[in-house]
Amino acid sequence: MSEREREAPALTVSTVGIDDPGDLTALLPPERQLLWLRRGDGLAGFGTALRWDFSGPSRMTDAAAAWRDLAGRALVADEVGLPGTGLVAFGTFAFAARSEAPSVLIVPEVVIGRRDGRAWMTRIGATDAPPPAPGDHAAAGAPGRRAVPATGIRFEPGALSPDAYLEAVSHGVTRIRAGELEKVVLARDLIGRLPAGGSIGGALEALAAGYPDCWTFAVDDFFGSSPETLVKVNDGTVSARVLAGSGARGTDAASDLDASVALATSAKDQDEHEYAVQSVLAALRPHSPGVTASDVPFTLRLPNLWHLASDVEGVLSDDSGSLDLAAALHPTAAVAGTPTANAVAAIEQLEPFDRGRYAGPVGWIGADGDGEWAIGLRCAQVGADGLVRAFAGAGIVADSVPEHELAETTMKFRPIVEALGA
Ligand SMILES: C=C(O[C@@H]1C=C(C(=O)O)C=C[C@H]1O)C(=O)O
Repeated sequence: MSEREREAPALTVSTVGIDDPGDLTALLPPERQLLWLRRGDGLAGFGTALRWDFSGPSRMTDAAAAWRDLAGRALVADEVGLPGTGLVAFGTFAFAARSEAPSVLIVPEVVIGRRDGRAWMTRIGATDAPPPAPGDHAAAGAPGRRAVPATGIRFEPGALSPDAYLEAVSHGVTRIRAGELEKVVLARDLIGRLPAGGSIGGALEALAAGYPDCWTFAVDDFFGSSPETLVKVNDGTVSARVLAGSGARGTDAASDLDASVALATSAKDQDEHEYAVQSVLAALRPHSPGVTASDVPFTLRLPNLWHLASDVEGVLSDDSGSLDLAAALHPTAAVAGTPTANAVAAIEQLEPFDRGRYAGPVGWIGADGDGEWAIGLRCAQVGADGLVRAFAGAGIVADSVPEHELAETTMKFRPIVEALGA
């Protein structure tokens, strides 16, 4: 047993049904928000019953093992029995093994959840500590050091300026044409600053309202609205939504339709997409031999972009949990490239910054290992000093045009820039 497991208390957990709590984002405390939300359903967490930090190449498998142990010792009374009821942890994991950003699992003291018209409250505590009283959830986050709504924030280039990004993409294309790799996803960063006492609460509400089909998330001050499901495990089944290939929205109905048709028929985007789908299928096959993706990708319409998308589904043949599968899948070709090792090495050389949790798994896990994990995209990290760093990238292949890729990153920054800038 590791030191961490020896130290972990046995948790008592109780879930009861409650009346519909309304908009989950409106319940969140002004800081340390824990949120996982799509189309109004999801989980909001309050307070911290337990927080574990992980790092290095085994950060996800370490977390999966520690979680199994903790969940196995928890005393759970769950009257509702839906995905997300009972014991849950929120998690966010760094993209790179060498990242300085901590990867974390956080078990809240209180969870308010809603799914398919049913709502619940879960209370979680150490067996030797009194459980938080019902109704405490709104105050369970540390009270309001960050109560000022963060609005009007202006972003400026971070470690990689737009010009430097163009150059990095050109280098990427040169390497691909030289046969070093087939695809590399290159990102750039923007930085802004929260006002003193600034809270991202309003930005979370704006993201959830503006991007209802995306996973709006917040874990350990890493937040955003991701359209891409890395992996979902529910009752012996596994699913994922792979995105790769992007295009601008049109300015009217006709040009918007043209844009979607152009994306759906673009050989460059089809190739890029196929790399990403194949990498997901290959990673899942050992755990789900019959896993399949639809034959033809569909176009997914978001307010800021069109994406080529494929849904992947399978039945699990082993007892892998969602975090085990996130570990097996990460990093996919959608956010690293192909072949993976060459792409990760190229990213280290061409991006002069630590991605932190950007492009890493973010989501939640339940006691039985079921859970939902998105890829941390369209996102930003708030630092202790109030510095906000947003990230966006694009998949580079042999015939990528640097200016187009730069424009694509600008569109991918829109959710964050607009949510904090309004
Ligand atoms: C890398 C990002 O997005 C990824 C890259 C895409 C692309 O290159 O077309 C599309 C969706 C995501 O898989 C990002 O949003 O930062």
